[in-house]
Amino acid sequence: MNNAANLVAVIPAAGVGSRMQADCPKQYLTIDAQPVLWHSVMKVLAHPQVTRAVVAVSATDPYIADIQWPTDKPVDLVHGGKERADSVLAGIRHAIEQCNADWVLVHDAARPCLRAADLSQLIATTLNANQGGILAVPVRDTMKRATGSRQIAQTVDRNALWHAQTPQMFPAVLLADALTQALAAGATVTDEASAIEWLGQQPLLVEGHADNIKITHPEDLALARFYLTQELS
Ligand SMILES: Nc1ccn([C@@H]2O[C@H](COP(=O)(O)OP(=O)(O)OP(=O)(O)O)[C@@H](O)[C@H]2O)c(=O)n1
Ligand SMILES: C[C@](O)(CO)[C@H](O)COP(=O)(O)O
Repeated sequence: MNNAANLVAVIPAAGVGSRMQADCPKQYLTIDAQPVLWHSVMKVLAHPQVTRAVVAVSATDPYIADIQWPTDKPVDLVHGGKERADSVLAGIRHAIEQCNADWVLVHDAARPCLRAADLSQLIATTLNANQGGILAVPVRDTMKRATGSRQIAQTVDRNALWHAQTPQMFPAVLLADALTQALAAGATVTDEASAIEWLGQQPLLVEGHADNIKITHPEDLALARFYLTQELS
């Protein structure tokens, strides 16, 4: 049991949100008069075992300074990088070197609908197992692999397929080393677990809920607003 672990949240928030087609990066679009980023940060800081947050923002971000954080927990800022993985690694290095983090909980700024119960389940499961893991949901649709001309090449067995979400939680130094090595090797790293898998390890899957959406396309904002009004626990 690692309940004394120093667990630090790392929030990648340095993206431009190109798929959202909005007039500002999607993490700064507002829900209930607060930025999407604000909701995501406050959701993870609400857990008593999360000691602080490290938010990775663009070096030219003109918005972050205006955000007020209604918490006694520190919210540190670092500069993100070209890709999401670069931003995450910058945050983890700060969490280790400046915050003495033992574990890091990486959560997309674009996922404001995280349920408190799912966050608690992820933290408890990974600390009890002393093994990293991710929130995920099983695939519910029939899955198709496409040809280059958008025709169906084949149906893919969905029985073992899951949608990876965030938070993704790992020992801090392990994840920093995995990301550093995987990126240096030119591996494709679209989430933290894929860097750990690159090392040959098999992170835990902790079942969450499909409403923990990543705001990505224009239609996602209205859905996120709806979910947040439901006050899902
Ligand atoms: N260089 C980057 C790219 C993305 N992110 C963050 O990673 C999360 C998930 O990435 P994604 O949904 O792809 O965000 P964007 O890259 O901004 O979106 P797009 O691909 O549509 O531009 C977001 O909170 C985003 O701000 C980041 O911190 N640094
Ligand atoms: C980390 C993630 O949210 C897990 O599904 C996803 O990989 C992020 O992908 P993106 O293209 O950077 O949004």
